[in-house]
Amino acid sequence: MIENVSRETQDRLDAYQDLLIRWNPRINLVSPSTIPQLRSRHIDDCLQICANADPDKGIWADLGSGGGLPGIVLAIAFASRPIQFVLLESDQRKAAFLRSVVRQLGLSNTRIDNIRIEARDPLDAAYLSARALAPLPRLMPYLDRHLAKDGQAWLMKGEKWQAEVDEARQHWKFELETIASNTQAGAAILKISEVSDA
Ligand SMILES: C[S@@+](CC[C@H](N)C(=O)[O-])C[C@H]1O[C@@H](n2cnc3c(N)ncnc32)[C@H](O)[C@@H]1O
Repeated sequence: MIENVSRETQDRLDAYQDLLIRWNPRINLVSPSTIPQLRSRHIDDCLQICANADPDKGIWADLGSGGGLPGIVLAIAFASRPIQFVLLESDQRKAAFLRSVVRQLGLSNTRIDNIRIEARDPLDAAYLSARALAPLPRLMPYLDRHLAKDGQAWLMKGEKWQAEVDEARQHWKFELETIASNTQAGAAILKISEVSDA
């Protein structure tokens, strides 16, 4: 977790949480059964990336952002850094929610692109993230398309991550570091770089 978050960061995380709760019955941004544990299950889960990543400049692309996890959480946590967040989300209603969050929280570092990941011009992103989007073998072409040559991807994976890595390695070469999740037993954050065809 990031420690000693500023008052502004804490206020924005609280405001984001309130907006998720308000919009969720209409759009199903997160599973309704997880709403009582929104902070620990979703927001603290995403904040784990902040304890490990140290972004300095460039674009941070969040793929399949849905309700903004982890894209909005990272944009709040790294608001004082010169990073531009680009959140790709194909669902119109979710993109409308994300735009409303950006506006209401005053996140001038964040842009919402309502487009499919495959259709977006390559972003050449220095950093990339995805959570609950697809198994790693299906994410690899997205990394190939949008991650800069020297970029880092931060992928939040469930307990089957090792099998996904083994399968992805049949077609792709990449450097991998794993960080065990503090919020979900067996889950991990995969830090992937130097992606190329196997
Ligand atoms: C299961 S949700 C996960 C959302 C969020 N990352 C989270 O952890 O709660 C996957 C999201 O990705 C979006 N999505 C799926 N395929 C996509 C694609 N090819 N391009 C853009 N968005 C996509 C869906 O609309 C959905 O909002």
